[in-house]
Amino acid sequence: MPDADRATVIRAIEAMEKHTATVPGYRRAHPRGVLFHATFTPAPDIATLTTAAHLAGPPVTALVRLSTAPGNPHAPERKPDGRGTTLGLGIRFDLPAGGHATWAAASIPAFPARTPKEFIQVTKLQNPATGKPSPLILAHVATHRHILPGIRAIAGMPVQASFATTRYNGLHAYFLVAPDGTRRAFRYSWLPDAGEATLTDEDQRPPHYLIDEILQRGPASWSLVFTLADPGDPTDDVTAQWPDSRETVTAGTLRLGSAVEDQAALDATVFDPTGVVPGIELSDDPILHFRSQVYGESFTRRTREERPRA
Ligand code: HEM
Repeated sequence: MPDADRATVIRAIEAMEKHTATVPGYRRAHPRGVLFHATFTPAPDIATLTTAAHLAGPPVTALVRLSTAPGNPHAPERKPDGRGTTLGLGIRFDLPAGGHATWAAASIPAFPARTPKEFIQVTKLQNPATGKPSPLILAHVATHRHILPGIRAIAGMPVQASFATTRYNGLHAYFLVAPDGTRRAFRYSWLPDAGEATLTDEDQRPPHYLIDEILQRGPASWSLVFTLADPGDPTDDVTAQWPDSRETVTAGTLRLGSAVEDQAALDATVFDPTGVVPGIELSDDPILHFRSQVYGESFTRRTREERPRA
């Protein structure tokens, strides 16, 4: 999969900066977040599907960053229209022999762009003042029907009760590589062991409650679930959902530990969704590869900038 050219990466970052109310010194998406120590315990049988060192052996430690997606880190967690915001779970697994594997998943079931060009188009249709798409999105969707599930998911996002009762989806296809070399396409999700829970209009919360809630909550855990593709299921299109009937396997359990003491350390970490290791391979999804490039540019910019004084 060839990388997108640098001009396209810059156009995407600049569209995010201009249209999603980003703030210097912060991530260009998911800028508000909290970092935890965590442990991932693989399910015993998963070693038959993949040789990945963090999935196929004993438990490993990890860092988990829970985040809210709006470009402005000060945006309220319940939007003015009463809807919720997209939440994220970034993870950096510690590999037994040293080094890391990274992934980042979000609370949406579908993404609203199939290519970098479509991502830039959709981003430019956002109104930074309201955080909502402009009415022109309707015309755009009419000619790009495949992005409708992603647009609907983001616009209709329920208000989550807690990071710990939210499901996060990796969305892209990857391949599991088994000990005998067999490859099988899959997508992953983090399913909350506490079940999913959302708030109603009557449930009052301050503008920012999610980080305080998870810090005070005590144990939180998710099951890592792989959805296995059938032959012919698209693996290069993040907007295309696979039928609900596809086989699923539980790959393990992620348990949050204590919050990381020096939260500033999280600024040095990039949860690159292409950070896989042997035993997992990347698909040809152009958005997956583009994310890696854009995250790198976001990192370069945010670590050079001063944050405005509060
Ligand atoms: C073209 C598509 C996308 C672009 C351009 C994009 C862009 C970005 C950028 C610039 C960041 C900040 C990176 C940093 O400064 O470290 C970010 C963070 C994040 N994105 Fe995306 N993103 C895209 C698609 C997605 C998708 C499909 C998902 C979910 C499957 C996702 C989930 C996340 C999460 C969870 C974070 C926060 C990671 C962390 O905690 O550091 N993004 N995104």
